Amino acid sequence: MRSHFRSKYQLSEDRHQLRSAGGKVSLPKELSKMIHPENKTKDEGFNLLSAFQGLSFSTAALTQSKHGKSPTPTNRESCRIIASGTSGSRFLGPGQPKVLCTTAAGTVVDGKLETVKAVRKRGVDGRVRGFEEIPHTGRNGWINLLKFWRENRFQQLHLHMERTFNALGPIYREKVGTLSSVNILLPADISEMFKSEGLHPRRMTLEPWATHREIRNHRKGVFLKNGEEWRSDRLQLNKEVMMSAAVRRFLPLLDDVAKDFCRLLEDRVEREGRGAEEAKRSLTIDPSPDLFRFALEASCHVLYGERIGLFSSSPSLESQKFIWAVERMLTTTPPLLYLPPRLLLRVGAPLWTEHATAWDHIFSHAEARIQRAYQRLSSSQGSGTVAAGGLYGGVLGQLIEKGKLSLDLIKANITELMAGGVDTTAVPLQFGLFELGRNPEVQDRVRQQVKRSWAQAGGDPQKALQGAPLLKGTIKEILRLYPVGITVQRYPVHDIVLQNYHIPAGTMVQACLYPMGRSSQVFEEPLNFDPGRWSVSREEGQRGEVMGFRSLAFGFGARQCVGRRIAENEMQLLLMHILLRFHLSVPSSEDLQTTATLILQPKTPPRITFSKL
Ligand code: HEM
Repeated sequence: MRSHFRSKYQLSEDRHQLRSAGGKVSLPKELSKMIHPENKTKDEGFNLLSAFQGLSFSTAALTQSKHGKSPTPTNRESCRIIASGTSGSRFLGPGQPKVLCTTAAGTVVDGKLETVKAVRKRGVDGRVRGFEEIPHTGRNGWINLLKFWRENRFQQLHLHMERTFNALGPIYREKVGTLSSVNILLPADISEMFKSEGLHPRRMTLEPWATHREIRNHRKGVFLKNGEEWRSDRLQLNKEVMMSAAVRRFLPLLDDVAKDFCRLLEDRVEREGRGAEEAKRSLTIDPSPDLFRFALEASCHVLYGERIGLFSSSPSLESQKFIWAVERMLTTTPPLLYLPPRLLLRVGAPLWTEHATAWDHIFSHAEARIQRAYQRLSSSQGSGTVAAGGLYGGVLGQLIEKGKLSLDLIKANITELMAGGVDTTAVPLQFGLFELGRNPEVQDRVRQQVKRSWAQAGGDPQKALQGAPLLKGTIKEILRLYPVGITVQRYPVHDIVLQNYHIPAGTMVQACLYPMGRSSQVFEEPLNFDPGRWSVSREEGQRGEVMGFRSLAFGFGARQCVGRRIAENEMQLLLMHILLRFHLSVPSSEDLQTTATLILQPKTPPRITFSKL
């Protein structure tokens, strides 16, 4: 069993780990080696080179504190007095008691800054600690799994991580069932993780998803593929969803759907709202069902080039079923991650059946849409939406026209884009409306900028977004506090050192975004909703905050979210049109309780008051 999982997760032999721990550790290779020449592009929307530019953070970030001075321990940094022979001694080993503070910039030992680079090379006490010495939450994965089930930790994983970092420090190991990981949260460590991701970066494979494809004989798309297979699909998808030219094509489509959403909401506020004057009415609702419909309508418009009529008076039951199916698929994924899916399949576990049925529904929905769009596109007239540069048949139309991917692979990838494109944007929009509603001053600031920019843009949505950087900051801020995925994982292709511990190649390392976003070691006043913290002037001037490797909700580098440009523009456009028409407030400004299915969601969707401006 041990050797099976060791080979599955590409872990080195324990013996080898122990032997190599004190010995030579290969440091990250040159950045240029990670970027294949073929991947280089001048595209400003998605440039692999610029995707990796964050890696040039090092010298400034490593030698300066946030305030430009060498850091001395303050109560904002995590400081531990570690005495040899105590349980904490595993951090420093034998010797005199030491004060160890970890900062994003480096490690402070006895009041002196040891830059991360120096510490990495020789360790705090002259040697790098072994993998086994990393603080952990218990060696027995099965006992941990039991605890997870009993205490319902799957749904509270983000809070469990936050608590564990507070207790164990900025790095810990965790084994739950068959799944082992090293968890980190400091940007300097996260950058190290990404630097060692190699040419074909790998995330944790979602085994239940992969098993579903295998037993149903479906092809896999980029989400589930690895190696050269992943890369060749991904390069084709990038051209249709990530590059600037693609964004220019689909942005007006997203804008249309966002405007329709607001028109409908306006009608509803007028019809059902309170207030004597029709023009000034307000309505308090849970907007989440409408936001899901918006996200599905927007996805279909961009992917298939056609509207599916979810804003009509009688939206189809089929679409509603698709939304439910995605929700079931996401909710049933986390508990299945820790058990071998094929075993569950063999014993006919209800959880597995529910999961597979949800996927079947997603596939049949996508299949029907793809067939329709394919027939439409291959009919002699051709059709689509008029966009910059001619008729646009959506991402599907572009892929079919280019002919670089087989129809099977196009289907596999479009289905993944459909499955990944609805909840991921609808849920942050719920959080966003709530935060803007409970922070009226922030809301006014963003609205003022949006109004100015909209007036100057002459109806061009792209120009309007470019002139309102606070909107982009708002999205970053929402995803900092409520990251859709609470972790991003990688398997380093060579041994690395994190927090002075040796991490063998092939270990699953997780950047824990939820605890990072709320850590005062990483962000000033982390619980404040402050879109301005991401503005360039604030980043580079004023507070001298180094923001590299802090905004990672879409992942990073060549394997970052392929739907990123769709998601960012879709969410910004909707918020822009809402802010132009409504004032937002909330009946209760209590913090939202959150729950982690595969994505982070509010336990109960927040109610929002929309008042016509
Ligand atoms: C706020 C919205 C979204 C967030 C925060 C988000 C987040 C992420 C993250 C963290 C990853 C992993 C990246 C990595 O490993 O570095 C990812 C991958 C992916 N996302 Fe998204 N996503 C969002 C929206 C979307 C949308 C709208 C789509 C589809 C239209 C989509 C499709 C995908 C796919 C297919 C992958 C796999 C890419 C690959 O492995 O090459 N996502 N997303």
